[in-house]
Amino acid sequence: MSNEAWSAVDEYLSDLLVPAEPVLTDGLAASRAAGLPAIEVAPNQGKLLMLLAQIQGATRVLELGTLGGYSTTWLARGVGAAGRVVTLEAAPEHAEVARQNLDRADLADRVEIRVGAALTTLAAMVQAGEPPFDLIFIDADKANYPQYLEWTMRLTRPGSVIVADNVVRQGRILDAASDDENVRGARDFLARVAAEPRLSATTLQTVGVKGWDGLTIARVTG
Ligand SMILES: C[S@@+](CC[C@H](N)C(=O)[O-])C[C@H]1O[C@@H](n2cnc3c(N)ncnc32)[C@H](O)[C@@H]1O
Repeated sequence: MSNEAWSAVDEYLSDLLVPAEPVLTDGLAASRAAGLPAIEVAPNQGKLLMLLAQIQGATRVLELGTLGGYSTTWLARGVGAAGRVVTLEAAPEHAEVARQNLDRADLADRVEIRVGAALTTLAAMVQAGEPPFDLIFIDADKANYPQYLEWTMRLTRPGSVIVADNVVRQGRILDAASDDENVRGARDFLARVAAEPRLSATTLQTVGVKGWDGLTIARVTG
């Protein structure tokens, strides 16, 4: 099946099950107007994040990579009014747009944006004894995914769920000799997930409006 056909089905399913909402489309428009790249998760993936948070009964969610707060919005919906999302973002200008978008969605009180390089913030969180998170979504720079796995594991408990986006790289993860740091990051991340005895994981390929990629979902077992 061609990519166009996959995308058409993706759009059909999104229109059916995740119909456009002004609060979300306005947020995306504000992100574009502010010059942020269009690299958010697709609507059906955003809703998947919300559903995973709800299925997990998550009240504490950690996100790596905020951008304009699109996936953050879905996660904040997922944790409910009493829940909290901590989201890490390196670019202050992205964090500012995200703040405005979360305000527009009336979700700002559930979300804390911590600005800075995620590796530095994660180390500080571990050092400070941050309580474990129920769900962690990794979606920042791909080259650091292996390190993100190591640090976020230290912020989990048995039963926590870790989700990581963009781990298939248009199929380029098959190239063991790749010199692309994003491919190398994804390959190393997947190898570590596979080798980690405290994780039970799978990876689903995603093909649609955002192109060919994949999502790892892992549960901390011990
Ligand atoms: C793919 S975008 C996140 C998309 C967002 N999760 C969504 O779906 O709406 C990646 C974000 O990670 C941020 N980022 C890149 N490197 C980072 C780092 N070292 N630490 C924290 N954030 C980083 C980028 O500035 C960008 O906003």
